Amino acid sequence: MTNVPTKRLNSGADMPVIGLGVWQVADDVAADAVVTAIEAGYTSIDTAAVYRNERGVGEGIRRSGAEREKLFVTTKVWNDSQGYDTTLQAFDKSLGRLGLDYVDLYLIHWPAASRGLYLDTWKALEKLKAEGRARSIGVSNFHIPHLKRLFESSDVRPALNQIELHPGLQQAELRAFHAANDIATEAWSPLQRGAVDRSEIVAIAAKHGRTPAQVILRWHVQLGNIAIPKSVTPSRIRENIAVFDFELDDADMAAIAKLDAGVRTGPNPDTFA
Ligand SMILES: NC(=O)C1=CN([C@@H]2O[C@H](COP(=O)(O)OP(=O)(O)OC[C@H]3O[C@@H](n4cnc5c(N)ncnc54)[C@H](OP(=O)(O)O)[C@@H]3O)[C@@H](O)[C@H]2O)C=CC1
Ligand SMILES: O=C1CO[C@H](CO)[C@@H](O)[C@@H]1O
Repeated sequence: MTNVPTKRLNSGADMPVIGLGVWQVADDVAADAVVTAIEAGYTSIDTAAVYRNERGVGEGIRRSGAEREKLFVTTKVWNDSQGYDTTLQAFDKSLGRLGLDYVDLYLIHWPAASRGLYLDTWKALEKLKAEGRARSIGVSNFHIPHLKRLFESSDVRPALNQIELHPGLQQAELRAFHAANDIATEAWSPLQRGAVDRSEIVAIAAKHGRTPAQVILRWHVQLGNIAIPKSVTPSRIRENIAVFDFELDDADMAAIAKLDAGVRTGPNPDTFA
């Protein structure tokens, strides 16, 4: 069983640097994947109201027999629930589906700036944090101007920003802004949705006797990112956290840096509503 190192968030919480993502996974499959992951050593699970599998995640947590305090559960408020009261209601529903009495991290899923509600939504997250029902609060898919507006309206900084980040979209400017403002960077689609077979990555993997996915996840870890690879395949779930017993050298890191193409696989946060 692998022990996953943690990163200290500005909330004081320690978050595992690798967790399990479960987007596009149905309830029953999510429950099995969560059990497999926890048995392998994962303690962090990333879901969202819009994934429609919070029930399955909760079921997997209970079936695993893991102590609640040892786990780190993240969920997110979806765009159509943004607003102060509606976010509080959405949070209660998420907790109910998960069957938990708190989450470790609650995120605003997208700024959805055209709705004009993310500052009100943040106020609701602040209340949930003050009540201890969301131990840490953060955002997802925020760009620098969205973060700056948040800073102007609130003293509570997001613990992290969960953004699309992989070798094809390395987000140097946003990562530097996070680092300067004590906000952790969390990578979604850390494996570029399974596109792990670039020849450059394959060559580095062969050099270390590892898989391409392990090389990419190790790259995230060495950059200081938190990553949430999704897999429903038990062998891959195990493979994706077995990345703490080898190291990429400077030449490997430089070769991966060259793969940055600035290309998104998902929507643009400036326009997605
Ligand atoms: N905040 C946001 O807006 C977003 C958040 N997310 C979060 O990030 C998580 C991860 O992102 P996601 O888009 O799912 O993509 P990932 O980059 O995690 O890639 C997942 C794909 O890679 C495959 N895969 C997993 N491990 C391996 C491996 N070791 N070798 C080869 N292939 C592998 C999976 O297949 P298989 O399952 O069949 O093994 C799946 O097809 C999501 O599940 C979700 O929790 C994702 C998108 C947006
Ligand atoms: O996390 C995510 C995955 O599912 C959503 C709906 O398709 C995405 O937009 C979102 O960012």
